[in-house]
Amino acid sequence: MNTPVSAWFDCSSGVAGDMLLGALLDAGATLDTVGRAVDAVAPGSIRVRAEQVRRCGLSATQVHVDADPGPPHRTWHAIRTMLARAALPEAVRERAHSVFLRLARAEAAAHGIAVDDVHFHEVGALDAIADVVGVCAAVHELGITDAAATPVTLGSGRARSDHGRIPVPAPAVLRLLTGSGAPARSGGLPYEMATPTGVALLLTLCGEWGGMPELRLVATGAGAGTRDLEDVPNVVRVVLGTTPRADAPAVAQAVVVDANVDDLDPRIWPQVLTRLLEAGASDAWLTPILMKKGRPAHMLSALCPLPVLPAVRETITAETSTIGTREHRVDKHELEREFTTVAVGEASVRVKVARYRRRIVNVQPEYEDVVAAAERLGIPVKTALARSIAAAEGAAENQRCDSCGT
Ligand SMILES: O=C([S-])c1cc(C(=O)S)c[n+]([C@@H]2O[C@H](COP(=O)(O)O)[C@@H](O)[C@H]2O)c1
Ligand code: NI
Repeated sequence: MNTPVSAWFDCSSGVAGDMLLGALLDAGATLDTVGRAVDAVAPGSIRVRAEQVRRCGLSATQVHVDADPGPPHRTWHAIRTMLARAALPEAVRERAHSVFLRLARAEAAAHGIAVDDVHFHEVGALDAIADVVGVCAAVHELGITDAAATPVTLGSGRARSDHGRIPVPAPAVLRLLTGSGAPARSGGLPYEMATPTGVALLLTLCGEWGGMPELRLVATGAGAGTRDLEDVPNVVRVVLGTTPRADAPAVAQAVVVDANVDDLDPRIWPQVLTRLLEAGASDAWLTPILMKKGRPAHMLSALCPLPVLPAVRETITAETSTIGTREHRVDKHELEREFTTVAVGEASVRVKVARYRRRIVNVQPEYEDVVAAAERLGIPVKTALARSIAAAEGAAENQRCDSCGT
């Protein structure tokens, strides 16, 4: 595993999805990686370009997205499906999913509808998919494991949208920020400085808010917004660096969030675990415990990367009856892993391949794909599983590792 990299975003001039993507490209992420990830989600429909521009005399990268005309609306379900089907590194898929889930929840709250009834308009268009997936791919490529940001400048006035000339801060932006712990301010300028997509990305990536933390700088970049304002450079800046601690061990920092619960209807637990995974937790589980007064209860635990900690806290608070959590930082030793797909008869099965020191040590077909293959082929699940493992082991030996090239 490479040295973990910390990022700090300067959003004192606002934030938008394309500005974040521009900043990460300016700091060293490649258009090739971004383009491939975006193409995996919406094949053949989006092209991402980068242009070097000036904002108030400062050099910055502006991102342009050329997208084929798509359907005017995309449901949250449609976007979820596009992400689920895409051949993406798992971390990129999970993070992009969390961003869109946040947007869906904010839209649902702003319009007073159920999350599953949300139809994205501007934010579901292909350029927003490019921004979200592009940023998540760039973060992955740069090896960013944790991020912080300044308070977000929101702007004021009115902005054009499918709902007419909506007030700034946009309703979805206010919903996104509510309860997130992220500080925000108007900043006084009469423009929309922070868009829903930009804020959703920032909240998903960042676990800390404030001035630049102590870092050994390795790169910096600036991403341009569309307008060139008179007094303020309309850019998001990113600073990448390592911390003294991160330089030493080849491990990732993560947090385990625990809560003891004795009064939740037990039928709800499976949904709680699902929601935590959707929020970006890498794992979520229950341990049966005996609590005070001899009450049978459960300890809920969620393991999560630092950037998704606020979303995980929020999910535990919203979905369970707990009135508090315990959190402890842990070192996470993670094997390199990637997905490949094997054919089992007419069906396709995704397979997770894990390596230790570049040697394949585990090959595991995705169980849901195995069940789907069994149904499609009309064979027992145990037979589909055996055939998937055999196909996967055969393929694994010939497979190239995407991340290390061996
Ligand atoms: O598309 C919808 S439903 C939409 C909702 C809202 C709400 O606040 S509700 C706001 N907007 C505006 O559309 C653009 C999209 O910006 P992104 O960068 O997030 O794609 C922006 O001006 C929003 O304020 C759209
Ligand atoms: Ni809306």
